[in-house]
Amino acid sequence: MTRLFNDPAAFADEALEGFAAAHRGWVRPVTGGVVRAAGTPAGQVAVVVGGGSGHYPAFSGLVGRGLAHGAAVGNVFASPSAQQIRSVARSADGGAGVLLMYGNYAGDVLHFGQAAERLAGDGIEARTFAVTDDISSAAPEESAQRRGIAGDLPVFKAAAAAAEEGLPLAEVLRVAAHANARTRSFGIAFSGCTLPGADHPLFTVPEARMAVGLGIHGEPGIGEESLPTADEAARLMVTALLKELPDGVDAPAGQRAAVILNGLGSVKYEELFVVYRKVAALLGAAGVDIVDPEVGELVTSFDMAGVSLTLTWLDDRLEELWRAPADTPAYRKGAPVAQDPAAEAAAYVEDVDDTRVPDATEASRGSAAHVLAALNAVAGIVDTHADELGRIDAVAGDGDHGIGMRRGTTAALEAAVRAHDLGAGAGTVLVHAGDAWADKAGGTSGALWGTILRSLGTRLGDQDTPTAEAVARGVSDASDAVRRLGGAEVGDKTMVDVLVPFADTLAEAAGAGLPLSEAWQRAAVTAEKAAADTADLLPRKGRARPHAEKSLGTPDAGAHSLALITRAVHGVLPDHPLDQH
Ligand SMILES: Nc1ncnc2c1ncn2[C@@H]1O[C@H](COP(=O)(O)OP(=O)(O)O)[C@@H](O)[C@H]1O
Ligand SMILES: O=C(COP(=O)(O)O)[C@@H](O)CO
Repeated sequence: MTRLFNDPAAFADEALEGFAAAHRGWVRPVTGGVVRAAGTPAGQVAVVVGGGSGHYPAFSGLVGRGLAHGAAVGNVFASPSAQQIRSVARSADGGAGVLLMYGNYAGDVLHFGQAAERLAGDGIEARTFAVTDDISSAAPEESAQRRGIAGDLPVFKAAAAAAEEGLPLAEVLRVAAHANARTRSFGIAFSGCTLPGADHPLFTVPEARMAVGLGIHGEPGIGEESLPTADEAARLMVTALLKELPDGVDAPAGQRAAVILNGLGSVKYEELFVVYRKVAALLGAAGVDIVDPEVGELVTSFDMAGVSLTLTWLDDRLEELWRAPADTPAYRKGAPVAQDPAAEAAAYVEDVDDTRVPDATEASRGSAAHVLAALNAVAGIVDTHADELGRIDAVAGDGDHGIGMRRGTTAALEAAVRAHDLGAGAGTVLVHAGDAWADKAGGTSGALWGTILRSLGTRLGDQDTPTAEAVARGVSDASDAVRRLGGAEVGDKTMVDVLVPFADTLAEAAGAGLPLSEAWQRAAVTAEKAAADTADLLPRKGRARPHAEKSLGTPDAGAHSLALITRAVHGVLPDHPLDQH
C-alpha cells in the first residue's frame, strides 16, 4: 500500500522534488529530472539514464560521480517524455555527446529515440541504449525484446565508468552493449504493488504462491509455484541464470561475476541476506568467483514483494569498470570520490515563446472552438473511464494506461485553451495539444497520441475551414505516423487495430460526400467494433507481448481508449462544417 501522498497525480513530481532537496550535494533539479550538482566535466561523455517513477533508486538515485550524469524521470510506471529527456540531456551535456540509457520498454524506446533525434537537431550527438537483462521476458533467440530490470545498474555503471575515463561516445556505447550482452536477471514475486491513490493492488499473487518471472510493473510472470523457502528461491534463480550463459562463457566454473540480489520494495534486508547466503553458496559450488556483490534495493516496484537476481559475467575490462568508484545518493562504492571541481551545472532552459501563435484566419479560429470542445469531451471520457482503462491494461500490461491518458488529455486540453486564447487556428491548437499530451503523459500512448494530434493539426493548418475530407486526410496521416513510429501493424493487438479501420472508414465516408458528423459516426461504429475484436487477438507488440495468452478475452487498453475517444468526439461534432460556432 502506498499510504503517504497528496494528489496522486502529483506523486512523481513531489517525490522528485523531495529527493532533490534531500541530496543537494549530488544532484540539481532541472526540467524533466536531475543532473549532477557539479555538472559534467568538460569533454566527458554524459550518460543520461531514465525511466518511470516508482522504481527508486532507479533512476534519479543513480546520478553522481562514477555513475549517471543525469536522470530523466517520468510519471509513475511511465517513461519520461522526449521533451523531458532532451531537457535533462542538454543540461548534462559536457560537449562530448550523450548516451541515453534505459530499460527496454516501448514508451522508453519511443521517447528516448525521439529525444536523440531532437538532440541531434540541437547540435548534440546522442546515442541510445536499451538494457535487456530479464531472461523471463523473451526467449534467448529474441533476447533483443527482453525488458530491463536490475541489470540496469551494472550496465549503466560500466558505460558511465568508461565515460569517466574520458572515452569517446562510440566507445562508451560499445562498452554498454558488451556489459548488457553479459548481464542476465531473473525475478520472483509474492505480492503486487499498489500505486499511489489506488485502493487495491495492481496485481495479486495468490496466497502462499510465487509468481515466477514477474516484471517490475507487475507484468505477468511465466509461471506460478508454491511459496518456496529462502534456499529454494535462491536455487530457482541461480539455476535459471546458470542455464543461460552468454556467448563467450562456456561454463560457470572459473568465471568471475558481479552479483546483485535486488529487493523489489517490501522484502526486508534480513530476508534478502538469508537468500543471498544460499545464492553465494550455490554460485561458489558452481565455481563462480563473486566480485563486489550488492544485496539491497536497486530497482524497486513500490511495495511489491519480490526479489531478482542479476549476474554480470565479468571479463577483465568489465571487472575494472564494475569495481570503479562511484558516489551517488543511492549507490556508493570504493574510496570516497572527490566531487568534480566544476561550478554548479548550468541548467538548460528551453527558449519557448508560448505567448505567440502563428496567424490564423477567422474561419480557422472558429474551427478551433470546435477542437476545444472535442478535446474537452476527450478529457471527460478518459476521466470517467480511467480506472477501467487501468484495469484492462493490468491484465497483461502495467496498469498505467488510465493514469497516463488522464494526464495526457488534461494537459492537452490546458494547452489547447492557452493556444485558443492567443487566437490560434484549429491546426495550431491541435499541435500544441499534442505536444503537451506527449510531454505530460510520457509512456507509449503519450508518444503516439502526441503524434496523432500533431499529424491532424499539421494537415488542418490555420487557414482553411476543415472539411470532412481534410479531417479524414489528417486522421489517415495520423494513422500512418503511428505505424511508422511504433512499428505495429493491424493484428498486433494495439491501438493500430482501431486507428487503421477508423481512418479508412472515415476516408471512405467523407469521400462519398457525407458531412463530417455523419462520416465520423460511421467511423466511430467501426472503431468500437474493432476495439472489441482486439479481445480475440494475441499481442505481438508492446508490454503485453510476452504474456500473449493472458490477454486473450480482454481487449487492448489503447484500442479501447481510442474507440471511447472517437465516440466522445462524435458527441460534440456539429452537423455542419467546422466553421460555425
Ligand atoms: N508499438 C506500438 N504501436 C502502436 N500502439 C502501441 C504500441 N505499443 C503499445 N501500443 C499501445 O499503447 C497502449 C499502452 O499505452 P500505455 O499505457 O502508455 O503503455 P505503456 O505503459 O506500456 O507505455 C497499448 O494498449 C497499445 O494500444
Ligand atoms: O514503465 C516504464 C516505461 O515504459 P512504458 O512503456 O512507458 O510504460 C518505466 O517504469 C520503466 O522505465
